[in-house]
Amino acid sequence: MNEIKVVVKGVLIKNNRLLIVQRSQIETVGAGTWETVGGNLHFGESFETALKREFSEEVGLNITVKNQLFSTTFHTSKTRQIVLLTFLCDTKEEQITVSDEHEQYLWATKDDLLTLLPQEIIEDFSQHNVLDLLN
Ligand SMILES: Nc1nc2c([nH]c(=O)n2[C@H]2C[C@H](O)[C@@H](COP(=O)(O)OP(=O)(O)OP(=O)(O)O)O2)c(=O)[nH]1
Repeated sequence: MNEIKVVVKGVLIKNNRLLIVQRSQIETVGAGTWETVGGNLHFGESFETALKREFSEEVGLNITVKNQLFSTTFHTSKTRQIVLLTFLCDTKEEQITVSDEHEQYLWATKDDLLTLLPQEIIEDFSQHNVLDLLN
């Protein structure tokens, strides 16, 4: 059965660094890869509600959701398509607690992002000027 999934992701920047998280080594898909915080839109949720919930679950942060930066769509298998929307986010909080879903977090510099992120995320970030938000 074909499946289409909506994913919301956040670009959270503090002190010129962008928050990324590394998928747990025991994940079945993409173990150990780095990504932005976020996940599945649940039925009935707004983008904002979903992203706030994901930040709270994944890194223990209360955030505010600002403007949308870009959207994209891709397949993770022949029958599974993702529609991914990325929003600029903000927080006043400092304390991060990663959930079991992730191994660790990093406040990444532009160089860190270019070294650690998968090519498809770097391409999306470059194409939509996300890296320009960092000096
Ligand atoms: N093309 C692209 N992919 C991205 C970006 N940011 C980002 O996290 N991804 C990837 C990493 C993940 O493989 C994928 C979906 O994220 P996800 O958190 O829903 O992961 P998942 O498929 O394991 O979801 P789940 O089964 O755990 O619910 O999106 C981006 O900006 N562009």
